[in-house]
Amino acid sequence: MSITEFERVTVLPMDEYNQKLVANVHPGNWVNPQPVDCYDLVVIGAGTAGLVVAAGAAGLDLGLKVALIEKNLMGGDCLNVGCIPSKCLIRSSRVVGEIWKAKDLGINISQHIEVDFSTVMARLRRIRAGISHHDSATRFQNLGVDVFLGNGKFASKNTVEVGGKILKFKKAVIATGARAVKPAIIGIEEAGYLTNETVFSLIQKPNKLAVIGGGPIGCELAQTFQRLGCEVTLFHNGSHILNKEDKEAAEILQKVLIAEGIRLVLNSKLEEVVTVTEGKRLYFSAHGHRDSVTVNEILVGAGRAPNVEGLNLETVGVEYDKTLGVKVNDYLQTTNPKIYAAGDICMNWKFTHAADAAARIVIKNTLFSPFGWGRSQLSSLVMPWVTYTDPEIAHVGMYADEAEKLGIEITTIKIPFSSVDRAIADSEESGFLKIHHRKGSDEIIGATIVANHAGEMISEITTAIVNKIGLSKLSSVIHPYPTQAEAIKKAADAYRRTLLTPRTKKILEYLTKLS
Ligand SMILES: Cc1cc2nc3c(=O)[nH]c(=O)nc-3n(C[C@H](O)[C@H](O)[C@H](O)COP(=O)(O)OP(=O)(O)OC[C@H]3O[C@@H](n4cnc5c(N)ncnc54)[C@H](O)[C@@H]3O)c2cc1C
Ligand SMILES: NC(=O)c1ccc[n+]([C@@H]2O[C@H](COP(=O)([O-])OP(=O)(O)OC[C@H]3O[C@@H](n4cnc5c(N)ncnc54)[C@H](O)[C@@H]3O)[C@@H](O)[C@H]2O)c1
Repeated sequence: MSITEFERVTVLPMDEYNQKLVANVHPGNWVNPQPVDCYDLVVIGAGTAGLVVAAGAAGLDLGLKVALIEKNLMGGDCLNVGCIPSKCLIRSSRVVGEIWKAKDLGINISQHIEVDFSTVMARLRRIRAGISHHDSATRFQNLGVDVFLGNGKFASKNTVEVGGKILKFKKAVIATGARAVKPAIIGIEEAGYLTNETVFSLIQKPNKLAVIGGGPIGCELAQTFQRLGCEVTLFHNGSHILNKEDKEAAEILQKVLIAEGIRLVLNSKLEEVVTVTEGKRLYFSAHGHRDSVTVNEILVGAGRAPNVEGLNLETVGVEYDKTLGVKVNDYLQTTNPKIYAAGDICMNWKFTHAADAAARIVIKNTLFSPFGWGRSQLSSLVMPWVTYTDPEIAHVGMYADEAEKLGIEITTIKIPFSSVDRAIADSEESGFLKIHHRKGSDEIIGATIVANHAGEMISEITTAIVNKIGLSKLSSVIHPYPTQAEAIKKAADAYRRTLLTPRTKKILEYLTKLS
């Protein structure tokens, strides 16, 4: 192996935890294997999508030859700079949120609470390193996958090049993911900013933090850092945060963020960033006024750009768009029928579980659907998602306006958590459950839950939608009392009550008389 075959990677700070992480997911002493004559599958990118394709194909023990190429850290965004580190920080910050509520619950915290920021960050690094063996190069090698560290790019219609080696393929999968969009703000490059790739490397708390973007990344991390003791200003260019979500749900969270002390600047236009002695000064306008704020750090969470560059996609006839990513059909096939794509590189659903589900479709369609028989379709998936703020916002299926656009008539049942005993006992009454069902039928079309553990509750509704279980059947499912998930039963019961027509009421009255 030549020393130039792949670049060594470091993850700051290179303490014992990050050393362990790197040793698992980008070992510096890795020796790329000698390629076999022809691979059944060559996968570029070892994030969730690539790992699931490779493990799924090789793990079938059918003797399939699979190559997996990763230029940076195996595990991709989710393990290294996404779900896992963010959820570790959220866990610590939830303790602060609980302490803030303690007085209302009759608990006096007499001492000033102190966030030990460096310990919070060390915990993140320890946990991330601790689970990184799942995605390690050695584990995948042991599964029978040829793991190549290095930058992969198409060399011809049926070959990929990595570190000077040529891998011939029958089918290839592009799973190169996405990265943070660079904001077009004068002076921001010179001033410097954090993204999800660097924020989890912080070892010192930025006392004042500006967060750009009120999407899932911005909201989750703005609340987290505010709770961890930073003074956060959140800039969002829309009229309310989480503008892809149910508006009422987003409004509840918005009120919480403001109540917790975040300075929320809506309809903001960031004009310039200037480095001053005190830090980074952001000049902005909002609602017709110009203003500025000076912070120690800026965190950008303003959307994702697909990693389409440098893959030689033109050479292999794979069409793409720099904003939307690689163009795929419903079978996740690109414009080159031998090349497929999965995950953030090609999908609107930018979630780990979506990348995982897409990878399973790719395995089926590339390896087990000769002549296109029995291919799986992306559009057949029922996709839930959760924004892990406090309260969480979980959603599955359609929003009311989406249903309206498609001409689907719906009825919405809303159960406020102020009517759910467990939520009242928990003093967690501000959220709601909304279920949209087809008008005149019990078929569930979509649902949104706003609750502290909404993410744990949404799967019941996803299961119902996937298995075509309507509200009538859900109302016969016994939910333990008292749980917040009882809200789902309440919604189902509310639907059942709408079936009580004057005629059925008369029949019931008659039955009572006879009983
Ligand atoms: C801060 C944050 C929090 C998130 N939280 C959640 C969450 O709670 N729940 C959730 O479901 N989703 C969450 N997500 C989204 C989730 O991380 C992504 O949807 C998921 O990681 C996408 O997986 P992927 O395999 O498509 O891409 P990635 O994980 O981006 O993996 C792509 C891989 O390809 C590699 N690569 C790129 N180009 C090349 C090349 N030319 N050669 C070789 N390798 C290459 C990259 O280095 C990378 O490792 C979060 C994202 C962020 C940023
Ligand atoms: N819990 C989760 O599952 C989770 C958590 C984090 C991220 N993610 C995934 O990552 C993706 C990316 O998240 P994201 O929050 O970066 O993207 P996003 O596109 O969802 O939200 C970014 C927001 O920033 C706003 N914005 C853009 N430029 C701005 C500017 N200059 N000033 C102010 N506001 C600006 C946009 O209007 C947009 O609403 C999400 O779509 C999601 O799929 C998921």
